[in-house]
Amino acid sequence: MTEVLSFSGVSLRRGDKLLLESVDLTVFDTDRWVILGPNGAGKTTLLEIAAGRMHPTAGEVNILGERLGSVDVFELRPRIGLASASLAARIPPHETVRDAVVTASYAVTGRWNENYDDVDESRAADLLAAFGVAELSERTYGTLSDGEKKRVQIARSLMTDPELLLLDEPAAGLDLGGREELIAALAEIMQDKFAPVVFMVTHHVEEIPPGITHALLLRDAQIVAAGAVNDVLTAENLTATFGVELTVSQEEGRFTARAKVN
Ligand SMILES: Nc1ncnc2c1ncn2[C@@H]1O[C@H](COP(=O)(O)OP(=O)(O)OP(=O)(O)O)[C@@H](O)[C@H]1O
Repeated sequence: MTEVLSFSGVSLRRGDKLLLESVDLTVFDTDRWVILGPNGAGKTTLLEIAAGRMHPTAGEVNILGERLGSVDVFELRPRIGLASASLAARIPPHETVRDAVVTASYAVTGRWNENYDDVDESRAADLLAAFGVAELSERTYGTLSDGEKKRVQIARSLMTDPELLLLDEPAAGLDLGGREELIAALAEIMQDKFAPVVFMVTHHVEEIPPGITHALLLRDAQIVAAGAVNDVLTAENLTATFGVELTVSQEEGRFTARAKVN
């Protein structure tokens, strides 16, 4: 097993507010993680640090064997696939879907004068096909539905064949059919032994794809529990994380949680 990501005593402060507090975490190359927690818990902050896009105010972060703070993040970024709302917001609405994906080769949003090889163009086409949106290649990104945009964002995040794949709420805004198709696509990625290490944020246990091996629960900037998914996703831990008494069940690798009825 090789260490892919490690956080040691990581805190991030903005003014008086602690966005993350003393987070310790080690992720190995065989792991697929899900991060759950209520609104404002610090999930996106954790992901942005893992992407090398935010720096902690205390502690040490190692990403793909490089120490954050002493590595050139522009060299690191192509090794990391990221799909998040903040990155999606930077894709120009007039950009074609094909260009929205292929520009990930240079870790840019908005095609300018870069030269892309045929191999880049064909990888972008293959990824769009894999996520069922090949027929949208020539459409402008701004004209897509939320679900179509999500698929394009995930195709983009895989463009550089990353070693680490970070997904922030990939199923948010999708209808039930779209959510289930996305979960199936993610489950397929995770079962591939050449797949990148996945680190995904979600609000709902129902959105956890089969194949996730580890879970991290975050509340008020701190870890409530982290470790093997079946040990962490218990009614007790989820209740402590969300502040509502919950029951949890699991069937065929999928989780369901709901409020406990007394
Ligand atoms: N620059 C900032 N200054 C002060 N507070 C901030 C700043 N940026 C984020 N926060 C706060 O830090 C907390 C953690 O934010 P973060 O986006 O990481 O949470 P999250 O768990 O992803 O939430 P959500 O589920 O709502 O997306 C939130 O309360 C947010 O308002």
